Formats: sequence, C-alpha cells, structure tokens
Amino acid sequence: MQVQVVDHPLAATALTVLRDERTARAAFRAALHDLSTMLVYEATRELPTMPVSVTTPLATTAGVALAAEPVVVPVLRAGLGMLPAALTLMPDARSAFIGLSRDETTFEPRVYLESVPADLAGRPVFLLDPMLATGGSALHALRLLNSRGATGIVVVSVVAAPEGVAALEGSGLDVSVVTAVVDEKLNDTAYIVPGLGDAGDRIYGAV
Ligand SMILES: O=P(O)(O)OC[C@H]1O[C@H](OP(=O)(O)OP(=O)(O)O)[C@H](O)[C@@H]1O
Ligand SMILES: O=c1cc[nH]c(=O)[nH]1
Ligand SMILES: [Mg+2]
Repeated sequence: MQVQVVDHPLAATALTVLRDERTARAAFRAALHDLSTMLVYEATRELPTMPVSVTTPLATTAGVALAAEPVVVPVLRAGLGMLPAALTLMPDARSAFIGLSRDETTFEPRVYLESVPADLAGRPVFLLDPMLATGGSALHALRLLNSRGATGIVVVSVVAAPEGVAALEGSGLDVSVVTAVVDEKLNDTAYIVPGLGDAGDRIYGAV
C-alpha cells in the first residue's frame, strides 16, 4: 500500500498550528483548511485526464479535462473540516457523506449516516478524515465505498498512527494514503500520540 507523507515547509507549519493545544477553534479550522488544500493537491496528482482542444484569443491548442467526476467523501464530523479545501480544488466534484462516531470503550465506529451514491465504479474517490487512529473508521468507510464499486480510493488524512496504516495495509483493500505525518503510536485510549487531540472537538466543540 502506498503511503505518501507530504513533506513541505508549509504543510509542516500548518500541522504545528493544529498540534498546538493553545490553537483555538477558528485558527484550527483555518490551518486545517490550508493543510487540506496541500494534501488534496498531492492526493489528486494521478487524477486521469482526457485531451480537449481549447481556443485562446490567439490560437487553438491542446488542453486537458478531468476524465471522470471525482467523489469526495468526508467522514463526519471531523472530515467536514477538509471538505471546503477539496471542493476549492475540485469545484465540480460530487460529495458523499459518512457519519461515524467512535465508541470510547470499544473504539469501534458507530454508524449514523451513510449518504453515498449507489454506483461509484470508475470514479476517483477521496476519503477525507484528519485522523487515522486504529483505522476502524476508515475501514468501515472504505468497505462501504468498495461495496458501491469504488476502487483505488485515496484516504486523505492529517495525522496517521502506525496502527491505522497497518490496519489498512492488512485489509488487502485497494487503497492508498496521503497524510501530513505518521505519528509515534496510539495511547491506551486509542488517541494518536503526539497527535492533535480530538479533531472533531477541536473543530466544532466537544459533544
Ligand atoms: O481510526 P479510528 O480509531 O477509527 O479513529 C479515527 C476516527 O475518530 C475520529 O472521529 P470521532 O469518532 O471522534 O468522531 P467526530 O469526528 O464526530 O469527533 C476521527 O475523525 C476519525 O473518524
Ligand atoms: O487522536 C485521535 C484519535 C481518534 N480521533 C481523534 O480525533 N483523535
Ligand atoms: Mg471526535
């Protein structure tokens, strides 16, 4: 499984803002937006294009258009913080939504929303979730998307744990990961260390 860690000074500084416990909600959302733009830019590098012809004020020349409509899928809640950046880069992308909340004792995802098109075959699909911890939430989302025909899904995360990366790798699913960092470990409550805390709570407030 391909894991791309986006190594860029602007990504690293935005990640540092996100990690900082003093960063308040508005600044956290802004840094997440900026970093998501960089991550999605990298995640879309292999998007298939098709040749088109374009007429400038001076001549007709060769151009390209996206060959298929991309689908961006935020995992609620925290993934919603990455959606505006993805739609800034791909304004005509389709959006689908998966709502999951992790059980605090079993760490298993609880499903509360699955709003996903029935047929995703042949479409580039990007799963957005800032945190890849145990990988349970991502695996649930990936299996749902696979069941709708999606292949080659790119998981766009901000902080990944080695355990989450290993879980995706071990699943045998056709998936790749683009992230800003792979952190050290999970703690005994399955939070990523050093991480950035609970991403959903930092974006929206604790539930
Ligand atoms: O890899 P995992 O162990 O499954 O953990 C990662 C999940 O946990 C967080 O969501 P959370 O359940 O806190 O929901 P929220 O976004 O509504 O806060 C995060 O946004 C991921 O979806
Ligand atoms: O560190 C973590 C782990 C799961 N979910 C989060 O938001 N943060
Ligand atoms: Mg949360």
